[in-house]
Amino acid sequence: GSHGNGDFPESITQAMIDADFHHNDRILTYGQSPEGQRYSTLDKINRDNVHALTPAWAYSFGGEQQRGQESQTLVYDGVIYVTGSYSRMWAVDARTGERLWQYAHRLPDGIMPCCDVVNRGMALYDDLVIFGTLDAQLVALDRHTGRVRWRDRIADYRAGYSYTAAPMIANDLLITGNSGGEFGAVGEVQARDPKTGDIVWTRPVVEGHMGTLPDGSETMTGELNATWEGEAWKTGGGAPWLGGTYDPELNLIYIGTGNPAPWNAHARPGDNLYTSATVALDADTGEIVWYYQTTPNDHWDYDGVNELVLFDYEHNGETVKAGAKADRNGFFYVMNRENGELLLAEPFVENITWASHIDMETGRPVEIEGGRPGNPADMEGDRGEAVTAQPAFLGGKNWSHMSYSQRTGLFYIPSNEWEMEIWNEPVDYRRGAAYLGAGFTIKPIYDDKVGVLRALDPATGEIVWEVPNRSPLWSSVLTTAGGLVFYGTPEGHLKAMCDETGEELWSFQTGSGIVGQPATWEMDGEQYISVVSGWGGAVPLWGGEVAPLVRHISQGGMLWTFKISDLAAEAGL
Ligand SMILES: O=C(O)c1cc(C(=O)O)c2c(n1)C(=O)C(=O)c1cc(C(=O)O)[nH]c1-2
Ligand SMILES: [Ca+2]
Repeated sequence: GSHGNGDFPESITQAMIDADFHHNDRILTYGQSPEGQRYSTLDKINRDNVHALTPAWAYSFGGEQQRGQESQTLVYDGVIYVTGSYSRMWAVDARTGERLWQYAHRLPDGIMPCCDVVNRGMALYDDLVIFGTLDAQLVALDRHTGRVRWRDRIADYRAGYSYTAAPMIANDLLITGNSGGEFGAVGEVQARDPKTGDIVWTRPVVEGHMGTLPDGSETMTGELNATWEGEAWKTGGGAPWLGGTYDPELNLIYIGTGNPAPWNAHARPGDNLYTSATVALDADTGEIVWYYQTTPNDHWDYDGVNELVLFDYEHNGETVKAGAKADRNGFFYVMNRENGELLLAEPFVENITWASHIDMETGRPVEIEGGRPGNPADMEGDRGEAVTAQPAFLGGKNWSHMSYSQRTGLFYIPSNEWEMEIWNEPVDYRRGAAYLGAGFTIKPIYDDKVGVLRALDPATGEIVWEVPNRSPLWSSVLTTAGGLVFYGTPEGHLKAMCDETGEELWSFQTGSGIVGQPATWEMDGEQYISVVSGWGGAVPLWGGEVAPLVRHISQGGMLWTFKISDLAAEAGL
């Protein structure tokens, strides 16, 4: 049956995906547009009436499996699509909250996700809804019935590969990365025909590996042993585990690449391209058009997967097609998205111990002496000299996405202030085993805060306002033309703040920690906000001395949907 009002064509096209930002009655893309701004022009919910925001309904994922719920909803034709922990997906009636269908992937024993059994979302294309699973498979379902239409393997989970990201549709291709950087998995971007799952091109993002072009021929990524010594590139990490953004006009796909493996950088001298970087890929061929490496020879698991948010940037009197990235390493970068030229690099956290600044001429970080953990080979016993480093390896910002408001011109960053003790140990690669060569403990710096929501001006890098949070922020941010900034907290609150001042205007307790992603759309003349609640992700597993701060938080698995209450609407508020 149809849930729409007749305005919705049957199949979803690339043109509709590219224009997602301009249609408020749907959410077809992860990030609310291919540019990933997480900004909506909707203003029916605004600073004047947000106090009357009320649950319209809530849907429980149910089952015995809970853990981290990191998904962003998609909405089309009166149906909400959402994924959950343990590789599950649901279609829910957007008006009533009733389930239309569900899909639970049968996971083998022995999957190896590093950082909880999470999933961040799906892609819509044609009459399909497509997502990736923790055993590194892709599943395409008929979006009307939930029946499997095709399935394919991204990589072998027994070698430590997994998949947690939302796939992306670009250039009529299904674009995926992979996870597994903590296991020596090799990062690769793959492009498929979304209707069949057939591979069109592949592009490993670690130098020395071979990728395939659409005509079936192969080319090498980079130049063998240019920035890696010996054989380390073979198990070199660089997993693009967060997906990307897309500029349809330039036909470029932007993807962040993860940490090099192992964490112990003494085992892999050189810059280790293209790990801990942003790469721009030609969407026709997958070839790397440009790259910008934020952390050369990454020694701190700063990873580099953070999203490049595409926006128009006023620079030296010109409007530049730019992209911005708040990297786990603590720096906020603005770059020209046509060629990767660096335009701004400023810290967005309070204290960075590994680099003093970014050299604007070379684009390279200027490292602080003594910032790297010592070499175990220099010590008796197994342990190299430890260093205390800021940010901690979970980052100045982890995967949860920032938002760019076209209304204020500011970025809103879910950041964290924490430090770590980190040291290196000798390490050998073993297929399917953790490949770190490092020991570490994350520690809080302040008694009263780890998380800080920050509004940052990309013209100067200045922080315009900030709001602290007791525990680490792990939810994405959404901004709207209603002058609002939405984000969630591990303490369970979905909050709406004033985008100019950071004043809290509304808050709702969802019953479990929020590590999900608020999203908004319009239906039957009303604006809706949805978010999943369900505590988990990397913090409880890897948080060291910060984990006790969040130990009391209840697990969950609930899709909440809000609108302005009927009473308030009737009263004309
Ligand atoms: O290198 C990788 O392959 C990889 C994958 C993932 C993942 O897929 O979730 C995370 C990380 N690294 C990681 O370093 C990290 O901090 C992290 C946090 C989370 C999460 O969902 O909370 N995932 C991941
Ligand atoms: Ca990692």
